[in-house]
Amino acid sequence: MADPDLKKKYPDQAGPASAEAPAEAGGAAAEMAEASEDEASESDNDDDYVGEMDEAPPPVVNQGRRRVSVCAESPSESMNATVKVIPKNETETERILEILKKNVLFKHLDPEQMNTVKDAMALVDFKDGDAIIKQGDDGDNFYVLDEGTVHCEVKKDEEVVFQMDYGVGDSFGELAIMYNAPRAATCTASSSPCKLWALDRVSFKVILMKTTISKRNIYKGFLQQVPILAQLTEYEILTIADALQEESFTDGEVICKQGDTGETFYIIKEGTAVCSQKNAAGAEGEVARLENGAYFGEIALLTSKPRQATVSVVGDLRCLTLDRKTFKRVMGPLQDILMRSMDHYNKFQAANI
Ligand SMILES: Nc1ncnc2c1ncn2[C@@H]1O[C@@H]2COP(=O)(O)O[C@H]2[C@H]1O
Ligand SMILES: Nc1ncnc2c1ncn2[C@@H]1O[C@@H]2COP(=O)(O)O[C@H]2[C@H]1O
Repeated sequence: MADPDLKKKYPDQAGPASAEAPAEAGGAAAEMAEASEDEASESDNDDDYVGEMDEAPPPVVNQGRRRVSVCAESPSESMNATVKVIPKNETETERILEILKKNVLFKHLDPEQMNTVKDAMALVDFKDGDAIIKQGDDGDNFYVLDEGTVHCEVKKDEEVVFQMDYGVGDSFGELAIMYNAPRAATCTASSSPCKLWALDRVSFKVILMKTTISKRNIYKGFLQQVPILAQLTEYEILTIADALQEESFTDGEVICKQGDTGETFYIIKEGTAVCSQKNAAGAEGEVARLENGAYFGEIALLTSKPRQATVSVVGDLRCLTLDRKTFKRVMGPLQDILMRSMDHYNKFQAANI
């Protein structure tokens, strides 16, 4: 729980981040302080946690002690602020809405919120090599990529410790705004043209910050315990948290059926799932029993094969799910491990009949 005295000094978050927090390769986001994470991850839904949003863990940055941004607003100032309205023509409106509907941070907004974001966004144009964000700067805008590509790099002691590329529909620049911290990475246009929709910090805070921070805090602790995700950086874990959906199933329910096409990847949050397979002779038998932290549904998403097993529920089951497109994007770094693990699945053999 946050120290109230520290909250007075740092009104927008729980307290100053510890400069001594361990740094992992993977960037400044990987250095986030752990404060309030456990209680947050125990919360079951966003609403439970929204009241504690301003106690979210702030990041520690590479350049030294975290500082409050010169243009920081308190949460109450942000909530009272008026969101910008930048006029747009029909083509621009259609284009923004199309992109927002596919972006994990925006796609769950209701139509009114979606329109508010659309109104507040401004089109910015860059050329190959232009700096969009510089590590260490204050955060002004959050960006969604409309056309082209962007390269992102985190440096520590002059060395690149993390890099990735963004494509159309991806977004970046949320960390400095959410935590009033310096920019954690440098983002550079890597194509000409490179067109982005920029959402200013106040609009981002008013519309998106609460839900984004609470979702990240709810799922981060759990995801860090999931064995298959162990080697991801903290920032990669957070981007998975952004994209997750939660689904509940009841005893006996069939989640996916052998032979069907599959569009969803599942991580078990709580409960038990049983995988069974039919052999060539049509006999069916159990091949795996999966518990908390286990995953299933990856084969149909990684290969062009249909579901290789039927997965059904024993008791009540809660799963965290990713759709095909998001799975490919956020689980990309784990593709090789997932593929190799597929080779070790048991087969329901003819001898079992
Ligand atoms: N490993 C990473 N660590 C920190 N930021 C990252 C990382 N990878 C991508 N980013 C993005 O790069 C952005 C740089 O500006 P922000 O710190 O505001 O928000 C950051 C994230 O959106
Ligand atoms: N022995 C097994 N053979 C195939 N799939 C299995 C097995 N055990 C568990 N599974 C999971 O069951 C899932 C069914 O859907 P997929 O084929 O997409 O991915 C499969 C695996 O994640």
